[in-house]
Amino acid sequence: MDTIFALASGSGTAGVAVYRLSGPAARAALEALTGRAAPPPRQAVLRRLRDRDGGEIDRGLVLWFPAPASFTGEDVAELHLHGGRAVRAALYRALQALPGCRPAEAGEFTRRAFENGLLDLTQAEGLADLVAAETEGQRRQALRQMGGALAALYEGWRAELVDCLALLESDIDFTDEDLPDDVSAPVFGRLADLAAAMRSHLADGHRGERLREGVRVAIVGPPNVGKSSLLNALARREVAIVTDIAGTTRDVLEVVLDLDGVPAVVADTAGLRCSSDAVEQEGVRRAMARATADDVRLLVLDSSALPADAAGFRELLQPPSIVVANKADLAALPDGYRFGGSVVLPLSVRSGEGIGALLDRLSVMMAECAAPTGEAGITRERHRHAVAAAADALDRAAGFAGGSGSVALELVAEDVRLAARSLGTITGRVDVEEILGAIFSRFCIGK
Ligand SMILES: Nc1nc2c(ncn2[C@@H]2O[C@H](COP(=O)(O)OP(=O)(O)OP(=O)(O)O)[C@@H](O)[C@H]2O)c(=O)[nH]1
Ligand SMILES: [K+]
Ligand SMILES: [Mg+2]
Repeated sequence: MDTIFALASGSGTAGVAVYRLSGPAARAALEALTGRAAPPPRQAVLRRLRDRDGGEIDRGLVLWFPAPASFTGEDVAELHLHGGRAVRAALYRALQALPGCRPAEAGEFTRRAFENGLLDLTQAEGLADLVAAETEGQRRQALRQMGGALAALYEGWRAELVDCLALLESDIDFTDEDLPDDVSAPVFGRLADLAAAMRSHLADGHRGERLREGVRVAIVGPPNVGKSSLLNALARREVAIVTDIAGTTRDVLEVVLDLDGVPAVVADTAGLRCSSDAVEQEGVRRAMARATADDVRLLVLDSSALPADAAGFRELLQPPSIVVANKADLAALPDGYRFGGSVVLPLSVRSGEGIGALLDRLSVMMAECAAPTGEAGITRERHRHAVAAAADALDRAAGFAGGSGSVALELVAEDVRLAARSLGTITGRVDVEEILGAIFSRFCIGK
């Protein structure tokens, strides 16, 4: 087993940079660098670090975490040196010259922690999410997952399935002796309860995934109504080009907003109209694609040029959607004005009127789409896929449960086994070698 090392803190110029070494040669490496015995476990001590030729690298705090009480479960050393590229380069040169030491690959520390049983795959993913979290909601969700909330849920279900399986198997052994039904019947009830729990866990409106990835909001509407102006106002910077020429925007432009802890990926799109310009046609095609695919539609109209009716706006009004009438500084909305059945918010990007009300409305919508529920929720397609596969297997098992004799019971047992296996792939309790690379390679180096 190699001993791996990496910068664990952010790269670039900083007061302090933290380096981590993990593996069987960590202690020897620490002692070679400092020229002294490793300090007592988990105590920071000041040491001078030198390379093989005695050249000083830097002076800093070093810590020693003997296995198994470390992040990876292996021998780990931590070096707190001065931040900066030259220090890092000198340290890496010295470490690479030591036997058995090499730079870590992305996610390798966490992978070793997983392989040593210190965390399961959902906790490892939670850790990656916490490092990447940009909003309060994301941070809380990641912390909960890292704390093992999802692992506990899935492992609990899996344990229940394994228990049912044991009962079914004992029943299979006795079927020929005509003992069965009394043992199997309660098992079928438990399996049905589990399948129902999985279905309700799946019917979460994709909240966790949305919170992790951002709720997608498409700003759409006719040309020249002020869509790009609105994007710039929301972003508080000049992201999009604004002119008085209809058809200015062609490409889809995105900004990420933090709306009460939920990230919103807000996209400005081309004004929708028939055009003979091939570039604009492509822009309109992309705008419609976003209007259809995104989580929320923000339809912008022009108060001074309201459409005669909402016919032709059906796709843009698909709920959840918000309708605003911009340029309120030019024309007031008729009393009680509604568009396609929707309440219309008056807005003026120019004067700022209505921006606050729009942000409030968006925040409410974000909370409906993605705010954390306080329960352990699915945060990745990987989880969703496996839970759905488990629920499908249990539904199949329920179909066989009506049959009689050992053959039917064997079919039930096989599906229960598949369901348990599927849940096991989420936490990594069953053999998942093929998915490990995909999961850990997305980590940053030093994690
Ligand atoms: N009076 C007034 N003019 C506005 C307001 N918002 C935007 N405008 C003007 O409306 C014109 C069009 O603005 P854009 O933001 O480019 O409109 P758009 O919907 O992105 O236009 P396309 O990308 O061409 O579809 C510009 O001249 C803006 O300055 C507003 O609240 N009041
Ligand atoms: K324009
Ligand atoms: Mg525009």
